[in-house]
Amino acid sequence: MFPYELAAATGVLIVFLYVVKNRRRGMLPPSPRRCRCWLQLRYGGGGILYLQLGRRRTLVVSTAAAATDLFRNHDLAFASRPRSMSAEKLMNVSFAPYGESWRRGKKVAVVHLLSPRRVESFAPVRAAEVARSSRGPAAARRLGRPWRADAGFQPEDLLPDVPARIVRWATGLDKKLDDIAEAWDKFLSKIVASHEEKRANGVGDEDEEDFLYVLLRLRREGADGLELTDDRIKATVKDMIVGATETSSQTLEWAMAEVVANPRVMTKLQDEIARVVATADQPTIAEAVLNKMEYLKAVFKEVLRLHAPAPLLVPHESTIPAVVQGYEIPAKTSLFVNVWAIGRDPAAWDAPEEFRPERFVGGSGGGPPVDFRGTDYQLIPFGAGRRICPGINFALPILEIALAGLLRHFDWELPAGMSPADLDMVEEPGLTTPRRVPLVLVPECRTLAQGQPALQ
Ligand code: HEM
Repeated sequence: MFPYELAAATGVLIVFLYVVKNRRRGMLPPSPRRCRCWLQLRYGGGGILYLQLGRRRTLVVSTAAAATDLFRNHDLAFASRPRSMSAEKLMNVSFAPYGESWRRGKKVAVVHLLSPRRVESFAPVRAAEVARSSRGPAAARRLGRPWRADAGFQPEDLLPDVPARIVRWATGLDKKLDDIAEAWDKFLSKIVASHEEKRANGVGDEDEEDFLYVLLRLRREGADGLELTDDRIKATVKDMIVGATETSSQTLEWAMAEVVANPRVMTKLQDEIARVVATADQPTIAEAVLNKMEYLKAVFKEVLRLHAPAPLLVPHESTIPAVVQGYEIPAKTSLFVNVWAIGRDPAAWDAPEEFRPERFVGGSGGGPPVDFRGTDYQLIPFGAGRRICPGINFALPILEIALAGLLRHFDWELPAGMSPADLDMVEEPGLTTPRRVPLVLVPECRTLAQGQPALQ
């Protein structure tokens, strides 16, 4: 070939590769040039953005319309989780990739541990805990701040395997994770052993079983192919503890903050509680009456709209290519669903920045009110689709009975000299949303209807 022919062929090849590369790039969603805060990554083309985070292709969905397309049409494609060493060492169902092992683990959680019947059987435990916490004004004075578990990527997860291993080793992260895993293992092994011993002595009948008794019984009965090894049982219990604690405590803390920031809401809630809990001599509220507290339920929807504890859900990952909002998303793309932004999407909500539980009372246009169980995609603090949180029925009665108990027995005020306008309502930046400034409130004991003090 003559040199000029070679040059021409090379030129054509370069132009061809350039066009192909840019055509492919053009099919991906837009990417921001700079990104200061994840939660503010809101509205790209069609409500989706594309980021290259180290080796990870990452999609961020941040409008209700894009979330609807995603969960209605591509739930299966995005039902897996990206690999994360820390998650692998510490978790079971929550961070497992999509597949048989995850399916079995989730079945145990949904069918055996968190079914409505099982949750109902824990009612006496909830009542005792609420009574105990209401009696401790000291504890009520300062709503505590739980430990944090970042449910996302660690920086080294964004690196290829070998450098990631070196970083984990050099920063001591590997050792730290191993130490945490070992501490969990010791703690859980002890509890498993003591449960097995008590069971051997005939303690724990089926109606009073806690999670661990249920799992040990399923193992004895050889429940359908669940393969409940010791490790699996411990990992499942760990999943329940980690899934339930920080999410619930953060939601309760934000609920108290919003109620105190909006005294009108506190009065309305206290009126509802007084109306529904007619017998003032009952120290605790019976769970059966919670269903009559429509405003209380609306308050939690509004709290979770504005302060979902996992504002980007838990990262998902695609296993096959998918076309979302007209963009081609390759397999092995990580997905963050920005529920923080979706809860504030002006196309889905009137006055989205206002705390207004009334928006959930009755349905607009006569339809049922928007719910958060994974079918109304403008409100998905528990996620949606295959990966939806299995703990909704477990979390709600705890939250509702705790808030109702705290407001029934106390009026809550800000420390002297502070007004609601001074309350800092900003989240700490990160992948969970604790308050940037911990909440400090002053409880004032209330007098119930028949004149006796709420708590002796
Ligand atoms: C206010 C309370 C709670 C909130 C807001 C919440 C939220 C979430 C979210 C956002 C996810 C990830 C969904 C996704 O990936 O798309 C999740 C998953 C999960 N949650 Fe919850 N959660 C709460 C309480 C609980 C409780 C009480 C339990 C158990 C007792 C629990 C157990 C789990 C488990 C096991 C998963 C993993 C599901 C899977 O990967 O398939 N959660 N939760």
